[in-house]
Amino acid sequence: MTSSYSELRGLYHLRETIGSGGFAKVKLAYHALTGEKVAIKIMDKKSLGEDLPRVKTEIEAMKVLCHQHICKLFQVIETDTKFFMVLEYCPEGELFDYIVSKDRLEEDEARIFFRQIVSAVGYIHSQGYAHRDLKPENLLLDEDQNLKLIDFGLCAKPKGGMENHLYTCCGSPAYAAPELVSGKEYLGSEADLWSMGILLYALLCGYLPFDDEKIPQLYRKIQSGKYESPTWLSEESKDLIAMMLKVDPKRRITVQQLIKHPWLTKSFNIPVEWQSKYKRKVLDDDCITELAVHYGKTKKEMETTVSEWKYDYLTATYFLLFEKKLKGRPVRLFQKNRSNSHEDTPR
Ligand SMILES: Cn1cc(Br)cc1C(=O)Nc1[nH]nc2c1CN(C(=O)N[C@H](CN1CCCC1)c1ccccc1)C21CC1
Repeated sequence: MTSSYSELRGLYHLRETIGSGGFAKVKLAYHALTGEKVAIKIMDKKSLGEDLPRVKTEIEAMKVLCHQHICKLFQVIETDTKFFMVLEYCPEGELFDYIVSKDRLEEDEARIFFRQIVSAVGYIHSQGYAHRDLKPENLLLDEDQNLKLIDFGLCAKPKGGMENHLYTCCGSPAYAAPELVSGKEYLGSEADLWSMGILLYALLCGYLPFDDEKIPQLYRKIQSGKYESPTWLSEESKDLIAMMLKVDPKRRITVQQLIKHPWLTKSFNIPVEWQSKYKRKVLDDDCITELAVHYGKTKKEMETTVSEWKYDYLTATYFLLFEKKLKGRPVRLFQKNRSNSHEDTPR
């Protein structure tokens, strides 16, 4: 029985639940005006309890972070009992399941994915954030097999910039940096680099470098920094992993050095770019025109309203119309009172 949320009626057509975690569930839905698929993350405030601030952290971070390898936030709806986050739908699921299905990835495929991860993390750090929960379960595949980073509930924006230390021990143990599991103060960027080293190892090997069902033993292995390198790893990949899994965070490779490492540039011959391909300052003229016609406003009025980026239904409609354009679909909204089974007749 699909529970009907009155806040979404007429705006989104809800479909099945595609994910459920502790205090949240994710449902597939269709955005009514564009017909585009979205994923709506629904969180109940009561069951969130003391985790409520994490949701606010995630919402604020995802409003700022706009990048081709970060799952896009389209709209936020808050009621007195619930949060709804309308997010980009990734139809191919988690990278975790993809690795498991292939046992482990060949270097060429791992390189394509890892360059996208480095691009997303380099961008996040450039915006003053650290993700702090990087793992294959938090990387989704879109319909073009591109990666999208999700779950910013544990991310941090250190006050006064990325040079300031963090203290909260968080994230998934197997991906957590030694300084983090030792309870020392740490830099978010250095901890993210370690997690990316674990991620690269998981991509190339299909299992984790440090693993133990007992947490204290797992922590000791992480702090020792000793792990096996299977025979199939190339010298360059072993070298890169070793530079990312340095126990001493000051000796660990930085993201600036990482984007130029030979293993990453091999066959691409260009460093990883982490600049965002989205320009929020520049509004797309076709989308603004279609919105202005639909809402009976002038283009100028429409540009002014869209530029407020309120993450309301208009923000979602603009972003989704733009996504339609990027996918080569008609930049058209469904008319309110006409059946849309056929393509819209040109006005
Ligand atoms: C699993 N799956 C299989 C197919 Br096919 C599509 C999907 C799928 O989930 N697609 C998808 N698109 N967009 C999203 C998702 C899942 N998803 C998620 O945000 N998924 C996360 C998954 N986390 C990873 C570790 C713990 C939970 C989630 C968070 C809270 C509750 C449930 C799920 C979003 C909204 C961003």
